[in-house]
Amino acid sequence: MLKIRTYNQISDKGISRFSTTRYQVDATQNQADAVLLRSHKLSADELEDSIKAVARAGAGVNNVPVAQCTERGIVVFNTPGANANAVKELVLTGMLLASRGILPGMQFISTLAGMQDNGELSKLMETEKKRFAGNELAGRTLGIIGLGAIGSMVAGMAIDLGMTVLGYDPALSVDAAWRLPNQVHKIENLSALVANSDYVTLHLPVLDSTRGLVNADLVASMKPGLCLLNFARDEIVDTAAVVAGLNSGQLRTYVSDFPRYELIGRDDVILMPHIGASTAEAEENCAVMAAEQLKDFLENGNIRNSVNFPLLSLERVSGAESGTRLAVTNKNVPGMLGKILSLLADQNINVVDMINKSRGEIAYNLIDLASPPSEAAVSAIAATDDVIKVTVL
Ligand SMILES: NC(=O)C1=CN([C@@H]2O[C@H](COP(=O)(O)OP(=O)(O)OC[C@H]3O[C@@H](n4cnc5c(N)ncnc54)[C@H](O)[C@@H]3O)[C@@H](O)[C@H]2O)C=CC1
Ligand SMILES: O=C(O)CCC(=O)C(=O)O
Repeated sequence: MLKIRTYNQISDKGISRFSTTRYQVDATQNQADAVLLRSHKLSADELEDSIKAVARAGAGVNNVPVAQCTERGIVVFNTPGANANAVKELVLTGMLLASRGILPGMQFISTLAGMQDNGELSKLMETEKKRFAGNELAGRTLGIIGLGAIGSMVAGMAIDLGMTVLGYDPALSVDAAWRLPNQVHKIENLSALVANSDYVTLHLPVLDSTRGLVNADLVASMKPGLCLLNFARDEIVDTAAVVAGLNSGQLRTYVSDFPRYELIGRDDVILMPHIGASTAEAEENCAVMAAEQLKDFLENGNIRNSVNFPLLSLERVSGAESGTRLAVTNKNVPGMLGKILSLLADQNINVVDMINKSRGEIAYNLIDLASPPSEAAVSAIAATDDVIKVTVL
């Protein structure tokens, strides 16, 4: 039996991908083969030696100790794009709430509970509605910081709404560039993007290089009266700089999925309880994608959408030769493959297929063998200097 320990509420659509004859999946599993989670802040102490993979049903992996996982040969997966549409729709909601008198108008109406004359009520609406007028999004400029799965969808939506879109992403992948609508104006300089935008939305990961990206200097460069939307992560924004920007009028509104106590109760701040990905559809998409990736890894050693291991896949040989597969993780240093193969040759074990790829300091190999390796052969490989993990599949 393969064991998967879950944290958080993971959609049943994902959990049901694991057959009950082969997997035990729930929050109580100890000595598990893998961990499946959403936003639980995982500490390295929670990763027993049996763990081979951590799957994040979501995009951000800042709640996973990725560096320690890499050192220990634990593959970390995420589910890029699976919740992007949910976030995109909430960005639109945020822009509309920040631009029209929806929230104060609703609050005003709730003070009228008890009025019993609809004629009076209608008259009151017509005299008071001027207090809740706003502006349209069409014709305004949206600056997008981070043009990946979410940023590109937000860009397409804003273009459809008649907005001009400026985009900034110094790390844009080739795939992401292909997905981007060609009307997006690529801006190389962050200050220029914020100086020319009416709305700026953040869609980048929190990394050492992006922590505090929105700081006092960037707020000072913003077009006065700008609306900032943060559906990325709180650490990317310096809260004190935002408060100062709101107080000075440099910022008109701050919309955030990450409440901070300094921001609660302000009329110029709209806070949501980290619900960017909280739709039934996104939760299902993420859970299914995470489950499929985890299964393919635990059963075949294949890796899709990892943030610390290379993308790698090897078809299983069918029929009598289906044999045994070894998954070997080692430090990315010269001569490792030769050492592993010669240990197998010493045991008279024939290799029928193999693949090897590296990423940063890690190399990962799938080696299909014509006959099962002895325990001694597996132990000899595991004991080789710079080998990190060996799994027989
Ligand atoms: N509020 C919520 O519930 C959710 C929040 N998120 C957050 O949104 C982030 C983005 O998600 P996706 O678009 O799915 O990820 P993604 O990986 O598809 O896109 C991120 C983009 O940010 C870019 N980037 C990296 N460093 C940058 C920098 N210094 N300046 C500008 N761009 C930079 C990357 O090149 C990439 O194109 C996630 O990392 C997560 O923190 C994601 C999903 C739900
Ligand atoms: O699982 C969630 O609701 C968190 C979504 C999120 O922040 C992410 O995918 O990065």
